[in-house]
Amino acid sequence: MSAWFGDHQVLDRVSLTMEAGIITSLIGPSGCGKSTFLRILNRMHELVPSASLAGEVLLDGEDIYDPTRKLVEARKHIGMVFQKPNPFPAQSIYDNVVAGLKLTGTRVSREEKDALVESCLTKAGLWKEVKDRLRAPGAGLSGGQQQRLCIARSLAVRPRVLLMDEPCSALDPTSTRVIEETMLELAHEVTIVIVTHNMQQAQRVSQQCAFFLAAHGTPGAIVEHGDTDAMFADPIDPRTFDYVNGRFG
Ligand SMILES: Nc1ncnc2c1ncn2[C@@H]1O[C@H](COP(=O)(O)OP(=O)(O)OP(=O)(O)O)[C@@H](O)[C@H]1O
Repeated sequence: MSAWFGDHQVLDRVSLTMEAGIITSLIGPSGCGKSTFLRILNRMHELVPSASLAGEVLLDGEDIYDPTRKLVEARKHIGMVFQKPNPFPAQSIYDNVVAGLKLTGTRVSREEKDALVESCLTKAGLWKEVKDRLRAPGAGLSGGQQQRLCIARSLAVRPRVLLMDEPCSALDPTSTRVIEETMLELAHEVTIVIVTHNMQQAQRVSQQCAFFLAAHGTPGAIVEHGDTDAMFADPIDPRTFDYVNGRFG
């Protein structure tokens, strides 16, 4: 993928395979294009009026940018969780979880909805805490609970991929730990790609890792990618070594 905002190129021929059933983390200093890359993966980049891109995003061999494919299809298969939890504040916890069904035109019975709400909240590690107040507004939850509600909302449309853009950066260490446990449990059924500035988090949760860098005045590119343990213990590129050891960024 290459990407631009107007005539400012922010990614240059970035190519990465994010394997099914595992967690891949994207690391690198601020401004190197990690979030842009993530947004390209579920067609959010094109929402910015000046944005353009070149390349392909293949999900099981099919390009999500194929003009014959609908935008809503890509979003359904590839969910996203953002830095700041963004539940619909006035909607109930229950309605937040099923909000995506309407958007994707999925019709389900009341019983199916109830079962879906329970299973998604359980997978997101929130069911026990909210099962007795499903009709209370989403805004009444703590930040960490709201983030897990957003994960449950993403799961309700049964995505194959879940993109997470610094999902714990607004959370305390306890909530962060709960989200990380949730991610590790979910990874068996949904492929997860996470952008994180937290090197310990990248090591704790991800099996694969990609290091992005935008050298002075040049667009972002991947310096090195591969097995997370190897990249932290014995990186090939000296710039990766410096970054993972906190020498810059
Ligand atoms: N909406 C936008 N309009 C114009 N330029 C943008 C826009 N969003 C991002 N950029 C630019 O694209 C480049 C990459 O930004 P991006 O947010 O992808 O980096 P990042 O690695 O995710 O940074 P951070 O770690 O700080 O979130 C930066 O130079 C940024 O200023």
